[in-house]
Amino acid sequence: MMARTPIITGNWKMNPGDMASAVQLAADVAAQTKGLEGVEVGIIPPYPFVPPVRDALKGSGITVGAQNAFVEDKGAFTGAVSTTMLLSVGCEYVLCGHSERRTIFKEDNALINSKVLKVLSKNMRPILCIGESKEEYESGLNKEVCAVQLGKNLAGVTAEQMKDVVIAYEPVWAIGTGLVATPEVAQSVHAYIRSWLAGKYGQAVADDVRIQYGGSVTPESVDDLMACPDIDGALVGGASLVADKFARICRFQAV
Ligand SMILES: O=C(CO)COP(=O)(O)O
Repeated sequence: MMARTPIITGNWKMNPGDMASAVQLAADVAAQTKGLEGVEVGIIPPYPFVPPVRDALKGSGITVGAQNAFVEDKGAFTGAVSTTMLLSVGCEYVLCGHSERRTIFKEDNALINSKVLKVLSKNMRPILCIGESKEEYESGLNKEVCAVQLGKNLAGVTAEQMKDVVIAYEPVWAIGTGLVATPEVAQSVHAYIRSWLAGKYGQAVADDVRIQYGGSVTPESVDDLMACPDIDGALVGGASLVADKFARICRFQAV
């Protein structure tokens, strides 16, 4: 097994409110993570801010990604943005299946699967987000829900392609609520996800896939989460909008 390089990414969602603030935030994150080694750090801004954020990060080693993509390359698809366009402005990865896309924008598993395949076909990396709702969690269905999403969202993805896939386990009840999953709960689902991947792709492939945790990650919670053997990174929402919080998360101290 290769050592899995931790990956910390900030999903800015529909924030901050204007380009000047976005550029400032990116520059502050770059300054405050300077010299950090052994961790892949990424920022995922709203579409219009991708090029200026990319420029503000130049030389920092921090990569940029996109929050979504459409499955066609170009044409009459008002409001949509293609993977080709994202590639041309320097995006290295694309979030697929974020719970806000699933619930607010009604994206179903089949569409998310098409997006994963499309992103991979452009040699970009999908960060596939999965996770259960509060009701499903309370009914003890978290692993079953993840299994269904993995099966449907990874349909047609080969073992070879899995080296470019990052999975983000984001329990919906933990997103934006301050209710971070305990390290025990998160680790047990991450271990389950890896065993599911081993069942489909073999243990060697599963051992190399990075699995991020997302949902109310803060400087206070990150160290214990990152100390878990199957937690390989964090997908950070709210705390990624505050440069010193995000930088501290990137400088996690797993013991
Ligand atoms: O949805 C998330 C990241 O994609 C998590 O958001 P919060 O960190 O704000 O809970």
